Amino acid sequence: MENSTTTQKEEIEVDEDNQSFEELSLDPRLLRALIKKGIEKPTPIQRVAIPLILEGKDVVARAKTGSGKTFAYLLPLLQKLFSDTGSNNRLGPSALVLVPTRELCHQVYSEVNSIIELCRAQLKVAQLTSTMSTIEMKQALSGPADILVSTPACVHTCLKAGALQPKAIQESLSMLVLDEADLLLSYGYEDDLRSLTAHVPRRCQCLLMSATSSADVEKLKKLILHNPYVLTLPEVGGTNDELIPKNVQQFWFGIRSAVLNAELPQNSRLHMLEEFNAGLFDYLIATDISQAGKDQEVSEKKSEGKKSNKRRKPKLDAEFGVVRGIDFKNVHTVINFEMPQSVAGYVHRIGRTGRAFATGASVSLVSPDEMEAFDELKATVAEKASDDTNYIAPFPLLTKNAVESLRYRAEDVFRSVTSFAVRESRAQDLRNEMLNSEKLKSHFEANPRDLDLLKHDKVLSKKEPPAHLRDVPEYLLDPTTQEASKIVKLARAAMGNNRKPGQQGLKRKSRKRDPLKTLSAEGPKQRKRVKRNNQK
Ligand SMILES: Nc1ncnc2c1ncn2[C@@H]1O[C@H](COP(=O)(O)OP(=O)(O)OP(=O)(O)O)[C@@H](O)[C@H]1O
Repeated sequence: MENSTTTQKEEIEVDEDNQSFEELSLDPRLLRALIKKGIEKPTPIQRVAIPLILEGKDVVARAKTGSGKTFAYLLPLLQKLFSDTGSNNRLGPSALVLVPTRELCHQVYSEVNSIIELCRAQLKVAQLTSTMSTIEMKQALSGPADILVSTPACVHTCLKAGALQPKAIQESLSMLVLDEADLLLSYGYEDDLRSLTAHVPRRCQCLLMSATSSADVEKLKKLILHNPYVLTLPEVGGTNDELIPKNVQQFWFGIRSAVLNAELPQNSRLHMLEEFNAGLFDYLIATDISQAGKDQEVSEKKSEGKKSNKRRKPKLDAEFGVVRGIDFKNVHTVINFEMPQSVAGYVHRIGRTGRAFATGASVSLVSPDEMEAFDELKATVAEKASDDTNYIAPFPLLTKNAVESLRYRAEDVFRSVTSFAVRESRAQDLRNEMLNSEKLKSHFEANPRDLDLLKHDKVLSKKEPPAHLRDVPEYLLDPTTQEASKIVKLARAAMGNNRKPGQQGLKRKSRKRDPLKTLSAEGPKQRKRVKRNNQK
């Protein structure tokens, strides 16, 4: 394989596909750590970037997602710190890695920590997160830390609060990394970055890692780097212009699903439920702990001490907010992704299935730290049982194979559900809600400017679910799961729900609504029609 890499200064050819980490002159401690991590040979971006960074050059590395950019800067960064350590009485960190989100901050921090431990190196790494108090930030920085991983906003907060002195940065900082640089500006960190760069000394080596090139990356490059080497790498198996490498097979298959969010207005939630009951989608993903429930829990916990010798009031169940009084129709299975916080919550949740004479099932995913509460729940349920039936049984279909084949997809999905994505999604839902609200209609008629402002408000980046995650292709399912899914379909047919996908709600389907993207509370006329559909 031959990769050509363009740089601002010269053209570099990477033509040795089987070059080893040893040939990149990495420290033996790092080589041993990589072996322990099962990492055998460098990726193309690592082959080019590591020697340049070791030479002390400023580097802009653009390579696609998953191409190994983190080790491309982390390995040479650590190697340089191995030789620097103890050489002066630093006041601040030697290296600063800036990332756009808290999740990434934690990921990079853990990666650095794990290599340091494997190398048994005397280096201290610290992370700053927005949830820390000034005292905690000072503690994290004390020592001082050799490597600091943070978002630009947290560094700015530290500078403002005096937890980090500009002088300490000027005197100590020898490496600055902007990871996921293509996102840093779009996440609104420009001012934070500017306030930091004013203190970054000219001798500091700066690295900018990015998955795409954009005007933002160019802007950052000009703001921070000095005459850098610009590396632009094609993905393995693809050309520079291809978005997706050839070694990725892509599938899509629509799963009709909707998200029921406890923080949405009541009428939106009810509308969702009507659509679910009318058979517009097969899966409903719901939260049921309302903020009110959480607040109540916190206030109860706070006052627990005072009440210790009184009989505690029965705990108001946090799950009631969404499920009480709401009739879900034709629910075959309730999956407890997280365990409810009380027996009553459990009973109410799984009571969404098996309505009237219908049969149903519930599957609870119990993590080790929920096990104690789960045992109590099992005991309570068994106590109330009228016969010896084992009410909560181990789930026979959850074989190791079935789980393993889905693990990577699940992790992929989990990574994309960042708190930022959730926040944006909620804001988008609420905006749509206002735009479609019957109650606000007259207000908007009287105040067209308000409507105009709302319509032209910042377009939020509510992303489509990635195509490759839309469905589980058959080849990923083990035979037991495939068999089980056939049985579920047969059972549904036997229970009278033999609706074929797309058969029900054809009229509404033509509206091309994607419940994950829009959430409109519609007028009474529309609602009635849904109800009639439902009664058929
Ligand atoms: N040389 C290598 N050999 C095998 N696996 C590697 C190698 N380098 C990195 N990895 C692994 O590849 C995965 C992706 O690496 P990394 O997160 O650094 O990619 P990235 O280019 O930063 O992607 P993104 O732009 O999405 O952040 C990680 O799990 C990492 O441990």
